Amino acid sequence: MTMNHERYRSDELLLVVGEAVGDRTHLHPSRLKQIDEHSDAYVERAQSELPYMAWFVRQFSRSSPVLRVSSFAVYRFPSSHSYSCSLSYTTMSKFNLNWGILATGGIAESFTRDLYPNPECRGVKDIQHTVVAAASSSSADRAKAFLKEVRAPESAKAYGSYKELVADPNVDIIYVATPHSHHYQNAMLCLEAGKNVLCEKAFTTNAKQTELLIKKAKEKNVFLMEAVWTRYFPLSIYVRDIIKSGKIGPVSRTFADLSMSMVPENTFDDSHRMVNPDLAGGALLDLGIYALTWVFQTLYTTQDKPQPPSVVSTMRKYKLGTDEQTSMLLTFPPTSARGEAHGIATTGMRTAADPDGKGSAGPAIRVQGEKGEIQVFHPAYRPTRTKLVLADGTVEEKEFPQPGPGKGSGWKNGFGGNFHEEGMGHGMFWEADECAYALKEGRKEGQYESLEESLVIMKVMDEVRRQNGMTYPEKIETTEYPVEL
Ligand SMILES: NC(=O)C1=CN([C@@H]2O[C@H](COP(=O)(O)OP(=O)(O)OC[C@H]3O[C@@H](n4cnc5c(N)ncnc54)[C@H](OP(=O)(O)O)[C@@H]3O)[C@@H](O)[C@H]2O)C=CC1
Ligand SMILES: O=C1OC[C@@H](O)[C@H](O)[C@H]1O
Repeated sequence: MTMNHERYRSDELLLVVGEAVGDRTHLHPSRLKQIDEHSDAYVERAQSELPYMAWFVRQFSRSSPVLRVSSFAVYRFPSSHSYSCSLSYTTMSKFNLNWGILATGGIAESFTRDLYPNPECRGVKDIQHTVVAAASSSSADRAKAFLKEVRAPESAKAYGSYKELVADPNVDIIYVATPHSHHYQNAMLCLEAGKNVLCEKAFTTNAKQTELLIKKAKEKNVFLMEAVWTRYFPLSIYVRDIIKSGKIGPVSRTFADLSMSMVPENTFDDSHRMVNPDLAGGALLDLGIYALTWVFQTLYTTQDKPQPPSVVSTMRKYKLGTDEQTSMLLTFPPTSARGEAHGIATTGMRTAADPDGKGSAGPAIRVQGEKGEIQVFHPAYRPTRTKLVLADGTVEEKEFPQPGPGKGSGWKNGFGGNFHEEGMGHGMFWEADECAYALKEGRKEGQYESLEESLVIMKVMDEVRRQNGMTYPEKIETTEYPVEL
């Protein structure tokens, strides 16, 4: 906390006071009172209006959040046509989270770029992110080039091994952005070193590995979260709130699809992480997890006492034995808020949820209740549009553009070389903010997807693979640690 004393004297102040008025007329200069008949100064003391004063101070000083205003006075000097303001207030210093980035691939770049804009551009005033280090498994030079590319501070350290990164005492939390096959070994390395961890989806190759990561995080008393970024979007919060409000009635079915027509043999060589069994490739773990995310966050997360679902599934395999298309039917037991519910989660690399890229094929996600439905449009991992359709005729469309520093900022982000328009965020900062808030508040897991829920989803994916005979090599499914991959 910081104690501030400020004194302003200018014509500008009048403007600010005028702007600050709105419905808060107590601040209007016309209500300034003369404090001393013999003096030329008029004053409004406003200790009794402290919340408004705090608001005013924020507008005027653009400081970090104001905890308390202890005194505030506006003086008017008619003879000199000037105003002055004196105030004392206490601000909360921003909570800073020091990030270490483990791996330098596509998503590591998108995520780290998203740490760059000031969180205030998305209305987040009390936390900030700093990139203090990155590590590449190949070389320190690669890590250095990466840090430059993502506009990390000059002081950020570049390491040529993950072991060096986890030993850096400056790093508060590590973002693990390697292929699925490596998550267990890499996240365990971080946890063993006592680091907090945000680990990319899918958490691990199987539920047993996830279970052991959770156990280790508890043992070390550190934070652990699966980086299912979509969960932390304002859009997802809105959809979950619609469900909880009862607006669409008790929900009994969710359809969710994340399919992207990539024609794998034309797009990926056999070593690519999307198809390669050695890197735990396939549609299910990479894309299907988003379809499952929508099924779960609408039928499971929203319930007071959710029960794990049962699942039946079918899978079409790619020539390398990984899945290129998977369809899952989940049955969720009744809860206090609704009866049995069904989730239909589909994923694939040869069909598209949004073939023309304009949404003409309709929503990718439909959450259906007795009174109507809430729809979410493709892509399931980064949706920006919803539509509420009720039986009473209500149709409400909403847009959720990802905020950022805006046009003219010279900053861009995106994924896989596809950049959004200048100044628009990718949206990975929401999960980063969640990590900061969790650590600030002493929480050890994310609030919109508990570790227990991540584990249930991993168990569903295990079962789907079991039903369809899809296995990965033992060296990446093992729970042994450490294993050199
Ligand atoms: N949230 C999202 O929107 C997205 C999430 N993801 C997830 O992020 C993870 C990584 O995906 P993505 O960034 O696309 O993958 P990339 O292949 O682009 O990057 C993976 C990085 O991991 C490191 N790595 C370490 N060992 C290996 C290895 N044996 N083979 C390949 N790479 C290795 C490399 O960095 P280095 O050697 O420099 O350390 C490499 O650049 C996956 O879990 C994926 O599901 C992916 C895309 C989008
Ligand atoms: O998480 C993801 O979202 C975007 C996809 O293109 C990518 O393959 C996947 O990993």
